[in-house]
Amino acid sequence: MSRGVAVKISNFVKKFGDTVAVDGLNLDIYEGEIFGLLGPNGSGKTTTLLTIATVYKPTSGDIYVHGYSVSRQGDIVRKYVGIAFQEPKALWVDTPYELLLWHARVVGYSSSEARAVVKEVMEQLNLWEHRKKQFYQLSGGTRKKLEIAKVLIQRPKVAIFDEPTAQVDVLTKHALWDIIRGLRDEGTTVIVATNDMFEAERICERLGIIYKGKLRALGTVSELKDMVPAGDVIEISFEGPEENVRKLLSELEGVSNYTVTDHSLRIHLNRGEERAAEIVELLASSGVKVRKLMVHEPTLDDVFFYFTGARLREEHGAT
Ligand SMILES: Nc1ncnc2c1ncn2[C@@H]1O[C@H](COP(=O)(O)OP(=O)(O)OP(=O)(O)O)[C@@H](O)[C@H]1O
Repeated sequence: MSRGVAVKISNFVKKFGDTVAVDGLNLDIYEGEIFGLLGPNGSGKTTTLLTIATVYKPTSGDIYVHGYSVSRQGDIVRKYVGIAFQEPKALWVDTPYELLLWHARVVGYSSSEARAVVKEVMEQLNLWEHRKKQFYQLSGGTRKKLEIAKVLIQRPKVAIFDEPTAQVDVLTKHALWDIIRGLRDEGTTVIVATNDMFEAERICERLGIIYKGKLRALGTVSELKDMVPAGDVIEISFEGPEENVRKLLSELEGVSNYTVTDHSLRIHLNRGEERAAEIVELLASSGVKVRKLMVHEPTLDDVFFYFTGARLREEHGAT
């Protein structure tokens, strides 16, 4: 079944003076998926998201949200898009309740509806107890939740989250991921920017790997992992003659590299989990008994390294 395109990014370039933040991005994001933009600091994620949300205009190229151009039809695009910013902003004296009430009115609720939806969302995010505090008294994680609350109040067709769980504790991370999945289950298209490979792996159905303003790879997590040649590693401890193991592996198809030392075997190949049983059987038939076996698939950091030559974990000129 073909899915509709919710956001079409077409030859999108964004420059800030001499800095090319995004350099010719082409990408379709489908209706009702959770799409992740994965890249380190400074790779162009926020610039892309802010342009989808009409905060910036493209330098060239365009982005279409449900067919409407961000360059020429910003007023319509804004009806479709809601964004949880990376850096929550408010006046220091604002209280979370006032902030969200104001937001609810801006996105079209009557004042009584606004009070009801704000209370409901604040309770859902465990923010109700903080409702009377002032913004400067809130922790980083609570401020992030306020940004997410804005999106939950708005219920846009396209929901954008810029590093939604940075600065958030592990329990809250899981709760926020559930909330993001819940939005998707209701039919919302979700776009998440992250440099956290665990987050990308846990919630994103498809990922675009972005680095230095360019899209380097696109696919589901398992498709991306499969693109890394011989990315899996099988480690085996065994009993039996090492020369039999060497002979067998030298004849085995699809093995790019292996080492045998001290009755331990390490094999680099693709689809390690699928091939492990076959290898154990072959070893048994040549008189080698497997005592322990482990299969590691590549991490998203390995995938990122394969496509960019850089590691996700390193800083790359933070903004
Ligand atoms: N308003 C701006 N003015 C000038 N340069 C900018 C501006 N916004 C972003 N840049 C530059 O554009 C590039 C991409 O930045 P962007 O914030 O989009 O990356 P990012 O992947 O979201 O990283 P981060 O996670 O640090 O926000 C960086 O080199 C950054 O310094």
